[in-house]
Amino acid sequence: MTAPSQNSKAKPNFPQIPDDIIRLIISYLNLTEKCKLLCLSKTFRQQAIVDDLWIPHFKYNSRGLLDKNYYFAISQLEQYRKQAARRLVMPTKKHYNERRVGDKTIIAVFGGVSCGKSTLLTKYSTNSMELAYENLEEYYTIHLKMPDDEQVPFYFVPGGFYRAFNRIDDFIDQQYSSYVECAHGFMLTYSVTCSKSLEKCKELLERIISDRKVPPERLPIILVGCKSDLEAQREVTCEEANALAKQYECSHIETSALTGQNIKEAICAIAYYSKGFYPAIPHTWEKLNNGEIINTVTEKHYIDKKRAKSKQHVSENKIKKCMVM
Ligand SMILES: Nc1nc2c(ncn2[C@@H]2O[C@H](COP(=O)(O)OP(=O)(O)OP(=O)(O)O)[C@@H](O)[C@H]2O)c(=O)[nH]1
Repeated sequence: MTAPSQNSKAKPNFPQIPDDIIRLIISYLNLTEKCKLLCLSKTFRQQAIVDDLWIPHFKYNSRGLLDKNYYFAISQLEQYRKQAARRLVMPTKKHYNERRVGDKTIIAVFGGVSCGKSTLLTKYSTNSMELAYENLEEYYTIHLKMPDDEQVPFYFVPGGFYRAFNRIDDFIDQQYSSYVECAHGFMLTYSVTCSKSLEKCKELLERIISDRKVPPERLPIILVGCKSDLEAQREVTCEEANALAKQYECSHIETSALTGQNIKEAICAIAYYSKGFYPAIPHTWEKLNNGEIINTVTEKHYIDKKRAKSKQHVSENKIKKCMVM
């Protein structure tokens, strides 16, 4: 075996450890340690989805139900996941001022239960709808090229209204208040098949705007309708969501992780907005009401807000009303 070089101060590269060795290491851990490890990295999570590693801990009771260890593990996982997520965004004064963690920018992805947050991010990251380990992602790191050619890493942090959190106050106060304080931009998701999920977005919009104490047009927020392929089950029309977006002066876009429709556009739109880039060609609400829709958004369609101002490309008023469809 070759000795590590002087330069090998880099972090250990887990993917280089053979899978069976990782599984062997995991098999020696007790239940709590396994849960903790799973929350550390996606590599461990992928390796840990093997029944043999867990069966020794769980037994069926006389009524055929899984014993309390199972529920213990579930609650542990949830707890560690939240802790990991909190560590990620817990703001220091500097972070708070810059709305950044390290050199990565946080986009909070909020929405009702099962409205499609994780699938949207997974689809963008892997071009697949399969979640690697369902509901265990703390964040998705996405590197994007900005319209000015700068490469920017973004943290997309999905946060749902978990079953235990019925009220928006519980959700914000107990779980994700640091995201609201810290996030550079917000992606508020709803499912077109669930009108309640749009109501949740409205609650969130009000809460975020009041907590951040800035006018809505200065907060990068995009309202994202998920599952647009499920036309037969549609409960929310595009016009309804447009109206809500217009009321709060944010953008709105409908997406489908199944067909891939507008996934890239939604990700890019909020990433660009959060860095101060707006669509170069203003598409006002009025134009959209006349049925004019942009289908593609590439970095070429965006320009720096300052440049837009100086070249009088877009009036401030129009920027406020810009919308991507
Ligand atoms: N047909 C269709 N199904 C989708 C789409 N997006 C998500 N789904 C399905 O909707 C279900 C919920 O998706 P998730 O991505 O887990 O939703 P979530 O909002 O992250 O869920 P929680 O984190 O549990 O709140 C899954 O079964 C997905 O396969 C979509 O665009 N089209």
